[in-house]
Amino acid sequence: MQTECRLYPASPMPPTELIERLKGLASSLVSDVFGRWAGAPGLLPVSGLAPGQVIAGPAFTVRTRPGDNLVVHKALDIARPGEILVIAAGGATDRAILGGLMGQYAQTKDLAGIIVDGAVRDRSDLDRVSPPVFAAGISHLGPYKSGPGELRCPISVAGLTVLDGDIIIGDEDGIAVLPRARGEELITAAEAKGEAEAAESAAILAGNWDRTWIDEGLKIVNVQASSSN
Ligand SMILES: O=C([O-])CC(=O)C(=O)O
Ligand SMILES: [Mg+2]
Repeated sequence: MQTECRLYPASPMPPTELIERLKGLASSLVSDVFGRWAGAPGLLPVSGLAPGQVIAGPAFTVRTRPGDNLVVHKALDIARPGEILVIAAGGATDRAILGGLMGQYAQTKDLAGIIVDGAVRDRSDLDRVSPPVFAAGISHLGPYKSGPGELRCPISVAGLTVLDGDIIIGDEDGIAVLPRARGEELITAAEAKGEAEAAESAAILAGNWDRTWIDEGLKIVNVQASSSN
């Protein structure tokens, strides 16, 4: 029996230059310049991310029935090199959505990463043969393959709306998402924030990091030691 897989049009790929600039940044810088509000908390790297590695690319959005991966297989077949599969699986962590074989296939498709609001399995295999994977959990229980689902549709992962083609950055701190129409603006702002943080780091080394703003924001109340006990 066939189930429905709604397929929406693919978004244009962003300029390679923009993605390369993003790889020089960090998810924290991007979310800082986007109101500290750009992330999907709880989706953390579970495999394949080297220390200090940053992944970036446009989202290929997938919505699947929790615990089922039929439409995820379809997404792998039609994904374009450089895309990041972002899979809304209802946040259910009792059953894996993908594992080592699908991760290996994703690598042959040159995907930049895989993000699952759900669980994955075969962690060692994913570590060896897959693009970096971010997930909400791990489970050895395997997925059903019945559908239904949607591809390249608006999705919600860990409470965050993601549209197909939105620009993703992922690193050891998790993921942040930039609306595709604001990529250039937000990346430029994040680069400036990165330079400001580098200057602060140099000031820490030089012993002259500005601390004045702390006491400007605090009224210190000195508490006397109690004599009652
Ligand atoms: O069985 C599945 O569909 C998921 C899996 O373990 C793999 O991709 O290796
Ligand atoms: Mg497996």
